[in-house]
Amino acid sequence: MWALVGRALAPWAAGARHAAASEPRAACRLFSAAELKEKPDMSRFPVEDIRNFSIIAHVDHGKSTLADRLLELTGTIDKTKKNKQVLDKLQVERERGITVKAQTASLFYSFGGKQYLLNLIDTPGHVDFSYEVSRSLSACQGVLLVVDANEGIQAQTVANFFLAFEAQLSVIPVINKIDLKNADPERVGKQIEKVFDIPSEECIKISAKLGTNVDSVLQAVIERIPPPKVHRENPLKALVFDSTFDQYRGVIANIALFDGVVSKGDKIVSAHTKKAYEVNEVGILNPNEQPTHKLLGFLGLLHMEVFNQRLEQEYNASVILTTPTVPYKAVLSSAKLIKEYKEKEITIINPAQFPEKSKVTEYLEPVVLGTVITPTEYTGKIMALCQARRAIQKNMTFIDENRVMLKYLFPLNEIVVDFYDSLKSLSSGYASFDYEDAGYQTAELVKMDILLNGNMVEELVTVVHREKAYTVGKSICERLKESLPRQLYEIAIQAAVGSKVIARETVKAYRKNVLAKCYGGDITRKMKLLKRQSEGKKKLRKIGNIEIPKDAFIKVLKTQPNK
Ligand SMILES: Nc1nc2c(ncn2[C@@H]2O[C@H](COP(=O)(O)OP(=O)(O)OP(=O)(O)O)[C@@H](O)[C@H]2O)c(=O)[nH]1
Repeated sequence: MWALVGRALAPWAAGARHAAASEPRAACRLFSAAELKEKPDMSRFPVEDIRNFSIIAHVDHGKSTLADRLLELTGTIDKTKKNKQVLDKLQVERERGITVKAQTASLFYSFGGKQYLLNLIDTPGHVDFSYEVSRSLSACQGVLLVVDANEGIQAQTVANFFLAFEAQLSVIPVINKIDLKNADPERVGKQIEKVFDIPSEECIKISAKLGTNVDSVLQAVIERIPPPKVHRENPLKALVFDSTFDQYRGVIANIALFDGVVSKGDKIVSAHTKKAYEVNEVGILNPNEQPTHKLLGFLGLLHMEVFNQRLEQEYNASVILTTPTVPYKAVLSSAKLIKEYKEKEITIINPAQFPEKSKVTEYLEPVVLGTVITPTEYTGKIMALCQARRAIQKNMTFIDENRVMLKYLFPLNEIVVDFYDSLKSLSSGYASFDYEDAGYQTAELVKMDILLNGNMVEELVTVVHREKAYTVGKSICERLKESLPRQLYEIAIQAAVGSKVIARETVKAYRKNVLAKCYGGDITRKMKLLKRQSEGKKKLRKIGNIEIPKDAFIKVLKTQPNK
């Protein structure tokens, strides 16, 4: 699939001046970095001197710090400016110190008397953003697999390695943070050999923070990763691996070119939508272009909060969040419904449309194969947590004398909200987690409504396993009670399955008089207080005559105890 809309910025260096199939172009001369930066005519850059690679790692193992060092070493950014995590461009990323969205940059590097173009994609490390990683990999021929010299292999190291391995990419293991007091690069090298079957001598040991041995990483990229296979003489074929919308400039697509060339003024067609577009501009990311803005449904609490924060910060939008849900399926028995949906098996994305039991032969829920890596001392507690989440143990492997890797089959709805947070808290932050799709299984599911004085709260409609309906319902009612400010009326909070109420809490009536402390006197102070109160009201959601602060929903979701 490829698509460029309006303005297209091609970050990869295989592009040239004419888009359609034209005469073969010879790769002829080398350019100085300054010359290339001024006017990069990529049609003349030899394909064999290009490397497309990504950095993958478990969260916090140092991808962004390594990316910064690579940008500095290649002169892409100025060392003296103390640039920190240049690829972490989004405000929310800098605030939270994590990478949320994959960013790209093109680096020019001289090695062995030749100039190379190294296209780097930074990737997020948090478990909630693994989809971003696979997207990035589709544009690469190789990866740097960064592993912390103290923490060693973690769940996402394993998951990311297999993504790269299945995509048949060259994997360069990099052991980072060798400057740490507790670093044990030898032990981590042995883990890499045991789990990934890569000889430990192939590991490059670095300190991204201090810059130690980082130049060996660039050399390994050139020597161990193959150049892309691009046939410039063929008709244009490119993969859009990321895109963004700029209100002044239109759509900016990040593309990996597989065949042909693309340049300003070309008419191009999306193979997916069959729509035609004109290319307004072509460029590379060296490193600054627009940060990217597209996100993939929530994959966890952090994902949800970050998304919310991005919409508010970048788009000034006000958002109402609903309970995260997973795509359930129902096999219909009702002839009327089958006629309506035109199929027997339907996927339910919105819990409000969950068909009732009498119209269904069976319900199916998505399951995932989860990997947990933990120091052995937490194994018992983690097994109990997994069992409480209806998980079935599949495997248990000791990756060295202190660490164990557990594999479980989980119902997706049991891990999507707060499993990761629970795992982190009961292992003092040491256990790591990742998961992959494993199809569907039959499940006893029910739809649960949350009512406020008899009115349904759409945001909190949820589908739960029958066994857990009471615990989940009770917990949501209790949390909602804590998050709702008292109001003029008494509020009955109820959880109901069908017409049956299974849990209830009550918020007592209360009237807040903001002027209570203003005895007579200062009218401007009174006005200020009333204004502040009315601004506060804008952040409220009204259900019936009850006003709910929007962040109450996030609080309810965040504090659900073990379901
Ligand atoms: N001591 C030491 N600390 C490092 C090194 N490399 C990175 N760090 C620190 O480790 C933390 C995480 O580094 P990042 O580069 O943000 O990690 P990341 O893998 O990009 O994390 P995400 O963006 O969340 O995926 C930061 O506090 C870095 O300063 C290193 O070589 N030595």
